[in-house]
Amino acid sequence: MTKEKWGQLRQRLLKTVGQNNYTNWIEPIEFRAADDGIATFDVPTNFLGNYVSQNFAELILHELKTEDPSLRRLQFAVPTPVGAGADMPQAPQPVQSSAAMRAVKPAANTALTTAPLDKRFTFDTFVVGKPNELAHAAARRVAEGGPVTFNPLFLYGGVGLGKTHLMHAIAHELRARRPEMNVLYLSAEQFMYRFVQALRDRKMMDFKEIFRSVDVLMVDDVQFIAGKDSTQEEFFHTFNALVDQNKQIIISADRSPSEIKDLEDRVKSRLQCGLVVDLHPTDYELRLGILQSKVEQQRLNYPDLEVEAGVLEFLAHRISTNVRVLEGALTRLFAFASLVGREINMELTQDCLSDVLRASERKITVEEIQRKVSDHYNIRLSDMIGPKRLRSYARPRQVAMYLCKKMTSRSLPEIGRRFGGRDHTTVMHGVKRIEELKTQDGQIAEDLELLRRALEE
Ligand SMILES: Nc1ncnc2c1ncn2[C@@H]1O[C@H](COP(=O)(O)OP(=O)(O)OP(=O)(O)O)[C@@H](O)[C@H]1O
Repeated sequence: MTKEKWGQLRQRLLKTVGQNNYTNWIEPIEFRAADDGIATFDVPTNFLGNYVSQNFAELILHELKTEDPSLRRLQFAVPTPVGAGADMPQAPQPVQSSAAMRAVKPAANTALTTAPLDKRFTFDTFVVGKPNELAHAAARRVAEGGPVTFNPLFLYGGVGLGKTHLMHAIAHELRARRPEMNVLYLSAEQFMYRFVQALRDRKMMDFKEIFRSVDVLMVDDVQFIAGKDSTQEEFFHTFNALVDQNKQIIISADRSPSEIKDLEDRVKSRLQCGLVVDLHPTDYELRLGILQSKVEQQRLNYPDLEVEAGVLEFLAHRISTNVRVLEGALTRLFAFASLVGREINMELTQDCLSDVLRASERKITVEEIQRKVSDHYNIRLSDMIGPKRLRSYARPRQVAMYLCKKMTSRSLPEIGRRFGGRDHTTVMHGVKRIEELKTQDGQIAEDLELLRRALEE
């Protein structure tokens, strides 16, 4: 094994683990040497080393074995400064110059290291449209680092809609504007991991002190701690201590606080007491704007490639699932076009992206329908799914059941289960009722049409 070989192998890992994991965890580690069946990697912090070892070691070993089958195990070590210890097998490797690495503070301060930030995720590269304008404005406001006005800022939305991008953008901006501020960004999973590590190492006092000493705490994907009682408890205390000191907290999740199951009520209510903003699913215009901006970025790598008129519009129309898929499709298109030496036109797009286009054929989910219908009738999702029989909840519920039956391939019992465990006969009755009303009640017919169009967008 050589460093060059590792450089090639990790490109293969990029495909397996995805860009985010790659940037956060694989890129910062550096192959040092292989000896006696053990491959050693330099890592910037113990935390990162432990994380990679627990989550990616098998995958990495698998790739390394294709090059050197005698390898049996991996080890991760934080390099000591030159001359600092006789037991290190080699002098330390120079620290990589990627932005992800620069984001990591020195190993001595392990406990306070922030998770690596993606240098591409800035406000400049974030395209704003109607679905995300409020979230963007709120993120901008907290990124100014001025007096805390809403605490916490809670950003939520479906997969790949830009939550992490906005969180990183806030952290980048705060670093630039207020370098004296102690900004800690990490995922809820990392919070739990550090908490468990502190318990194991009997360093709870250090843990508490560190988390209480930050100026801005940013926790991504907080839904992860649902159902994890001790982590929630600790998170709750950390949260309260920071709010009491008037320190800014920014949280993201894939759903609103009230919709996160197995989250204690006191945590839920704490999370709701600041500003809760929703990143809505993208609309056509936003997708087109994002594609145009990403094409500009691709041009840096492929200055000679042109995109024929109509291709971006086609992609924005056809790939409406999430921005990550859209971005991946574009990257692939550019790489493919440059490899085969063709221009990016409709024909090449169809050839190169046939699988993505097939997979993106609009699959509407029960959750999407429930969310759209509850928004439309201005009721809470939990009331629509819950047991209340009031007409103001029951009618939207029936509308949603009807749409689920017509627009998804779910069976009646499955739909019943998603509506608070109702029986399939209840769903059948609801669907029938709406079918009748559709012909008698103009308002219902109009609502159905509006909702159908919004869902198909
Ligand atoms: N408005 C936008 N402008 C530019 N890029 C965007 C926008 N929204 C999302 N993206 C891009 O889409 C990709 C996915 O975004 P991100 O990782 O922030 O999603 P997420 O909401 O955190 O998703 P997940 O729930 O999977 O963690 C990123 O590469 C991000 O840069």
